[in-house]
Amino acid sequence: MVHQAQGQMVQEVAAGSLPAPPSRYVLRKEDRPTGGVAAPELAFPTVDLQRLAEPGDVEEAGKLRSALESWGLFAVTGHGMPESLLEGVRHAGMEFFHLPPEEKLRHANRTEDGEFQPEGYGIDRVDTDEQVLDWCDRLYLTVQPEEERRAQFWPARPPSLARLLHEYALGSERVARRVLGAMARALGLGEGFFLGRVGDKVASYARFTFYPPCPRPDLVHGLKPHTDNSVVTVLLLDPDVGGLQVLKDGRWVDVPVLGRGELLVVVGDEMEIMSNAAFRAPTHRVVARAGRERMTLALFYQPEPHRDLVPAEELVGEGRPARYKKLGAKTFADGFWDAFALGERTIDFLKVKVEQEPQELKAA
Ligand SMILES: O=C(O)CCC(=O)C(=O)O
Ligand SMILES: [Fe+2]
Repeated sequence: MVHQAQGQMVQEVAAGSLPAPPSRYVLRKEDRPTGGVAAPELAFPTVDLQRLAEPGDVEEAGKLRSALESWGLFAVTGHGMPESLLEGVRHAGMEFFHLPPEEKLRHANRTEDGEFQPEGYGIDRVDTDEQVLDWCDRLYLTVQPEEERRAQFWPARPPSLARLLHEYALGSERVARRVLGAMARALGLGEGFFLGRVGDKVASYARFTFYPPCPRPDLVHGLKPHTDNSVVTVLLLDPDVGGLQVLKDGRWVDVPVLGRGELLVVVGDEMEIMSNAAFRAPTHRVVARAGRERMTLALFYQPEPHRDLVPAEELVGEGRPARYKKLGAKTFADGFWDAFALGERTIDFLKVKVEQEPQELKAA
């Protein structure tokens, strides 16, 4: 049975102009967000994908390696998508969230019997009374394989949204593929190494997230701390309003508002497993904002569901034991939803880490 809180959109709560968020959204004192450190002083990494594609460009490859090692996410330029397309899909997404509730609920992430399922429009899954809810509404869609798109969840309004998302997804997939190629090269593996493990029929999911203005951003999470359920995620941020933070060396750091033509690439859990932790998925969260709404669009790339997730043999050896157990890509992807509702990492929730002997821990 669906939890009764599942039917309440944050946008409607926010429209009530309450002086403070209802208790369902209010975090325990120790979990409340504190101010992040501004990233510019730490030189936020940017990688030019066009330069990265040139095998001789050692400097750009070095930038990628250092971004992966010290941040786990980075801005990308040179991705070939026109700014007008990014602007267009962002605009269409925002228009969707501004439609009347009854229009959006045609694509609700609940069946007529009230059962929750992840695809469609609504809030994230609510399992218990204790779960503190995030200050955001979502629209979640299967994008690839194309034959698995479920038309009933794709908004009919604005009429341009479906076409723009399709077009944007084509460009975003090229970004993901180029990044996966470069990540393999960065480890001394062949360009096609991770792409081969993901398979030809990569799975991708789009998630539009809308953060309404919040009367007390200090009390809530826009989006709770998590790592992504992906090999890599391509994120189109809001060009005007920040809020994303990444946990870096134990501190929350603000991801800057990027240029209008830039995208953000985030390493996900599946890459952490496949690379045997050579690349780690960064923990990130979103801080809510007073007085400003914000919308982002994430595309999550996952391996074909029948594939195994396992540390690459090439990255396991003397002094570098396998850190993760083998499991099915579908089992892992499905486990994400259970873990996320509890605020846990899928890797921990599904007990994917190999217990290490004390001497191995010392060497690691
Ligand atoms: O909205 C953002 O800035 C981040 C969204 C995100 O991390 C996610 O959807 O996984
Ligand atoms: Fe994320």
